Amino acid sequence: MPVNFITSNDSIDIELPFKVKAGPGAGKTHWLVNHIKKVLSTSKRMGSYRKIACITYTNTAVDTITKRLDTSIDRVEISTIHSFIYNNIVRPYLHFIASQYDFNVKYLDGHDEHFISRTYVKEWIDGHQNLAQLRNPWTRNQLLRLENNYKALSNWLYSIDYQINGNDLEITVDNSKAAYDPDKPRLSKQNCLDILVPGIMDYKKIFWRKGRLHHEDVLFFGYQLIKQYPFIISVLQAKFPYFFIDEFQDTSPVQTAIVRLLAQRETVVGVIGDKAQSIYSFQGASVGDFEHFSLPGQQEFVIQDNRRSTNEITNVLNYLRTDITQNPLRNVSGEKPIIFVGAKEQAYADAKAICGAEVLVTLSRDNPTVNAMKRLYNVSIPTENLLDKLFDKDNPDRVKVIVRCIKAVELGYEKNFKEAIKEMQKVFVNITDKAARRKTAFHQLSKLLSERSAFAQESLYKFYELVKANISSGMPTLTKGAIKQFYDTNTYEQIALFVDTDNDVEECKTIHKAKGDEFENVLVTMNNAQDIRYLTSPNLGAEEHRVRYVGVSRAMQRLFINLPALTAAEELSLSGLFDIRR
Ligand SMILES: Nc1ncnc2c1ncn2[C@@H]1O[C@H](COP(=O)(O)OP(=O)(O)OP(=O)(O)O)[C@@H](O)[C@H]1O
Repeated sequence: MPVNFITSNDSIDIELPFKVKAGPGAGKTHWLVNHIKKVLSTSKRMGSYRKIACITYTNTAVDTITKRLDTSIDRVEISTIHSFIYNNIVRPYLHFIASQYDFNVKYLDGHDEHFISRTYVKEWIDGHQNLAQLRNPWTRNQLLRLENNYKALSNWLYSIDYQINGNDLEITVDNSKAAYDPDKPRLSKQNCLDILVPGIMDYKKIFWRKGRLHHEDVLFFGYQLIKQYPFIISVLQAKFPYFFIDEFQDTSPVQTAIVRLLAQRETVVGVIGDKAQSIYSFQGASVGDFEHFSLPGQQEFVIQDNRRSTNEITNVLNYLRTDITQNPLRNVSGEKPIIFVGAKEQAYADAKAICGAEVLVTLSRDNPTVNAMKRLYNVSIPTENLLDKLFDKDNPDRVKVIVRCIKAVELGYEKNFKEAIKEMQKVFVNITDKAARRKTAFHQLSKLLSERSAFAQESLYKFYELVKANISSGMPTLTKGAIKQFYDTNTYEQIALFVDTDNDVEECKTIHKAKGDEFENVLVTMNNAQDIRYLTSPNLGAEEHRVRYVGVSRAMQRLFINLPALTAAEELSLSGLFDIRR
């Protein structure tokens, strides 16, 4: 297919399907907004009531496009694919197929996260068609009552998903997830999982009978409805003569299948994306879907510019990527990007000093690192999730109190005192008088916060002793065994890294959350010595490399990268692009 090179100011024929490919900061979203405006002002097919559908991947992106479109929004339906399918297919038509799936549409009210409840799992096992085949060591009681089995079963049920197979959409479940610890497969395939699999749809029906729709169920029912009732497609085509999808590289095969069905006949479909920014494979996105997506008559365009970053930052992006060389259209010469070698807190302080009064945003791969940056811990990030380990090993009554106290202290440390007191009150539910409970929570939280610097880098056991002595004397005592060793060998802060406060701090984000956004000054954190490979051996065919590329490409003016260590040879190889500071 011939490729046409355009800039983000160019316009194209509005009646032909298109694919626009471009790197970060090329102006894809800018171009899309202009294209929508052009359709609105020149199309002869919009009439008085028809709308343009504009799909993007995250709610943040929906807000960005809504803001940029400004006054034209009543003629454009801007939404995520899930919202679009829910509002236009599932909500109006689910009653057509509700009885096939035992769905109680009377209680249908949006879509939600998948959560597992012991009551539902028990109801499912007790009504399972193969219940009688469950034998020792996987009997009903062994599955439900032995904690590790139950956890493995829950993790397995969490892995329920839908996959396209030919023209069908199948319900699937991942047997490798039937484990309470990722390294310890628990439930046996032959004697347990194979027996349970035929009842998977019945498990979903327990939710559906209560009108509960999981996010991925939206795609499942959307797909079933348009397959069984093709007139729905005609209705959508009549309503939406234009259907555009931004960030198409993050679209899953189920979504692509639905889009293909829509693209038949009168709806003009256009997709925009960047294969090097595909970072959602864990949610089913497949990078090949964007590369291979093709419709009859589709025109293909490439934007080779970068309108976001300085020349020096664009040079780094061009070094990391081989398929597109971006032209730095702003043509602004800035400071050479800096690699700070050493501790994260020091890198942050040094970068902050360079930025002066300007905002510095730190972008990290995972939540524990975001927590470390938010709270400026002086601690290295453990590679395994210590909180999961604690929940696995510890007495449930003790761990609940300890983790609530940690969360309350960290919320207070992040200066969100309202939520901190709320969290602390959960430890004192036995105080029935509300005012007294609040007062006690306030008093104990203040005490813990004032002592935080003394226990933060001490063992978790020290913190346990403090909580036991002052806050929860009834908590199970801890004296010996593997769990005591765990409390002795890990510090409070090492554990607290994994306790999320759900307290969004604009300046510290995960790279995934920052996608589509841009910031004047960016510090990308890289935790391990081997992370240097993202710079010395870039390979955007691998998702982890793409994640770092997305992080680096958010910077407009200044880019900083933190690495824990760097050899002399590595320093030499990077010194052309970066200023290296130790
Ligand atoms: N034609 C243009 N004129 C002026 N500014 C532009 C133009 N196109 C893009 N920009 C600006 O360049 C920056 C990057 O544009 P945009 O966010 O649309 O890029 P993108 O390709 O969607 O980026 P990414 O894929 O990295 O999210 C934005 O600040 C945008 O306002």
